[in-house]
Amino acid sequence: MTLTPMCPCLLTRHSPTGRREVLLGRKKTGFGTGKIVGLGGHVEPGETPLAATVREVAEESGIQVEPADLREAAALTFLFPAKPEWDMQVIVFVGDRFTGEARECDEIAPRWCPLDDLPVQDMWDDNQYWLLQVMDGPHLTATFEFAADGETVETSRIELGPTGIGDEG
Ligand SMILES: COc1nc(N)nc2c1ncn2[C@H]1C[C@H](O)[C@@H](COP(=O)(O)OP(=O)(O)OP(=O)(O)O)O1
Repeated sequence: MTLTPMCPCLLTRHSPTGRREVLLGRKKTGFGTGKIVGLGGHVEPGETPLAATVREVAEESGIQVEPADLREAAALTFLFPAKPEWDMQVIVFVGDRFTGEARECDEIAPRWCPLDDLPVQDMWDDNQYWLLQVMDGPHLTATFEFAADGETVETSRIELGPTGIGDEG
């Protein structure tokens, strides 16, 4: 099994009204076009997931973040039995210290989304199982297997995380 290494990043801030927001973005090209995803992308050969995250956030949004200001929040495996070439190993980083204002690029249109009103209809199905949990919770390790449609999570296994070992969904 070959897993493509990916590194989504979830930066958070508080809006002027005190609402907590996470920086996501609408994919404009390529895999998952139209979906709202975390900023990030492929980990290049020889690159650490942390270095890849810092690079991708800067490339996609112009935001600068220091490696020391990011925390690894989750290690997720996404499996697509009907499309194994989509299988990926995803290391999620979170942080709330950064500089700069998010700006759009060719690949993605960043947007701040309230954590209590996420655009779930436009996000990958797996997000409902882990995104909010990892914002402040302990590190999560999980595997999600997608149905033949390549869209719907068929099984989710939280292997290590706040709810303990072997939590099947
Ligand atoms: C398959 O399910 C996914 N779920 C979630 N939650 N997030 C995903 C999924 N697939 C991709 N992502 C994230 C990972 C990245 O942060 C973005 C973009 O991923 P993509 O595969 O489109 O990567 P590229 O933008 O093509 O990568 P490069 O910038 O390196 O070209 O979505």
